Amino acid sequence: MTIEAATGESRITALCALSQQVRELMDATALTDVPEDELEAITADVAALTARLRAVARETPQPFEFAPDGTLRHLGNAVTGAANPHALPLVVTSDGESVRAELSFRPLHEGPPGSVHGGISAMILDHVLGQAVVVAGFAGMTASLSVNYRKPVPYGVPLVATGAFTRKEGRKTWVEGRIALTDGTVLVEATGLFVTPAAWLGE
Ligand SMILES: CCCCC/C=C\C/C=C\C/C=C\C/C=C\CCCC(=O)SCCNC(=O)CCNC(=O)[C@H](O)C(C)(C)COP(=O)(O)OP(=O)(O)OC[C@H]1O[C@@H](n2cnc3c(N)ncnc32)[C@H](O)[C@@H]1OP(=O)(O)O
Repeated sequence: MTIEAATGESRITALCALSQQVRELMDATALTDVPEDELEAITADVAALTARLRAVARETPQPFEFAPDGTLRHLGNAVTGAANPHALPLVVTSDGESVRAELSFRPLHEGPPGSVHGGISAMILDHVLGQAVVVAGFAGMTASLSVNYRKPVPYGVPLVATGAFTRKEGRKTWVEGRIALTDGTVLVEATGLFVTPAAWLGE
């Protein structure tokens, strides 16, 4: 994987602003109760906007790159990418040992009525555990992810996701993590095995 330095920061800022507006469009779509003729008019407007965006398009989302401040970023990532409307986006921080992200799900993420889809929670934990692997000094692809759903995950409520290294054996790294309420009540727990592909090590 080649990681390049970013260029065109003001355009990136505009792209992130568009992505945030599209998130708000998706949220509004999931909750709207406007009448049918208004739905049809809005659909035509959105189709026109989609065509304008597709006028000049890339084949893959924004890449892994070095930001101007020297940090690595992946603006196209489905979980953390500020330029990907699918992303919350999750902001993951580290104290050098473990990782942590404050998050709040939205009605858009509903699975069972009134709570968050289990696959969405698993996606967040997959990413948080993956960053815990990186913070431990390794990198890998998720080989297996085991998720234990303790309590329904509410949306519209501040939550904390955490992840930490547990052990390492050859190219295999095990990590664990959870999503909890801010009072520490655990909602979802996960353990993950990440494997560094031999090719990444030049083997
Ligand atoms: C994507 C991360 C990029 C990292 C870049 C680095 C820095 C960037 C900085 C920040 C980014 C932040 C973090 C990243 C955040 C999130 C991560 C998200 C991760 C994903 O969302 S990623 C998508 C889903 N993921 C896949 O798409 C994987 C598809 N798959 C494969 O690509 C291969 O399948 C692979 C590579 C898993 C293994 O392939 P391989 O050829 O290396 O495996 P091999 O056979 O050599 O096995 C070696 C040893 O692992 C054991 N082993 C293998 N597979 C196992 C399994 N499934 N279960 C149990 N054990 C397993 C064997 O048993 C053997 O064990 P032993 O050595 O003891 O015999």
